[in-house]
Amino acid sequence: MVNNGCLCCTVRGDLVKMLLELVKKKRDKVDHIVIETTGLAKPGPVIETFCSDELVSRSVKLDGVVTLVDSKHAMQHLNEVKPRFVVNEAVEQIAYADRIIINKIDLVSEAELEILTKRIKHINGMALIKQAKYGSVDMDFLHYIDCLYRIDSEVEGDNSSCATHQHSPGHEHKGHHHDHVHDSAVSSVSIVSEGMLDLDEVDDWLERVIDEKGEDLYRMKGVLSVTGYEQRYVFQGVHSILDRCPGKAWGPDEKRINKLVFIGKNLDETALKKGFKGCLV
Ligand SMILES: Nc1nc2c(ncn2[C@@H]2O[C@H](COP(=O)(O)OP(=O)(O)OP(=O)(O)O)[C@@H](O)[C@H]2O)c(=O)[nH]1
Repeated sequence: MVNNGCLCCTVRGDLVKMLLELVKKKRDKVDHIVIETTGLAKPGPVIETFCSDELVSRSVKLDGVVTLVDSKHAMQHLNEVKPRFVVNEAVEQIAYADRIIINKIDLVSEAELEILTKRIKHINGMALIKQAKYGSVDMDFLHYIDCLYRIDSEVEGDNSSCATHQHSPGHEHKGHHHDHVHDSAVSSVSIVSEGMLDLDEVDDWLERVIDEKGEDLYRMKGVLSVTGYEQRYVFQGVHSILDRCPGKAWGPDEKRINKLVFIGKNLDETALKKGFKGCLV
């Protein structure tokens, strides 16, 4: 238990200490470490710990982020309107996830479940989703997620069903002004496209995206087909942290398809797609 069980940015130091202690004392006895946060935790700082702390990133690797959704009460929390600059934790926890378990499905109707699933996919078009009763899911769904180096097939080319409804903070609604942020501004943009990319252009573009949108960019991931490379080029990022490396080689008969997902606040889909196109050879 880390400081009253609350695991957020203020106790990140404790998390680092605990992880390093585990590694030191039980290195050969531990396969996985499961970190369960409280319902109000911010996932960003926890994820960043694995990328930004040098000692931690040398010893342990983040496999993935799993979010358990209470289908009976989730909508109510997702719809909560927060004061300006206060994030909606429920929205954030869905946005950062690699796997989402929609639990307690016995307590809602098919129609409610469908609406909730749609809402979740709108926020996060990257995560794999499973429905459950009493949290019962196959362990394979939760193990070896390998979130840094894999992008899952859920990424679809046409995300028109996720048409973004975005407002700027403190926006106007038909003549009245209100001082809050709709977290429907959190959404995902996915790009699935054939074509070879120029590596220098890709690197420049991603740096630019981070410079301009880093704070609002919760997660991004991509598997790219780059000219001159037999291997996939894989990138993943959390806010302004960006990790890039070569991935698995493309098969001889495999279609080299680029897949990218950006999840964040007030994303400009048109600009992201234009930026990507600018990297095509
Ligand atoms: N009907 C139904 N009840 C469930 C299901 N999953 C959990 N529960 C019940 O819901 C109650 C609260 O459990 P959870 O919502 O899982 O509690 P929690 O928020 O994870 O609890 P903490 O982690 O201790 O904070 C318990 O009585 C569970 O038995 C489900 O799929 N269906």
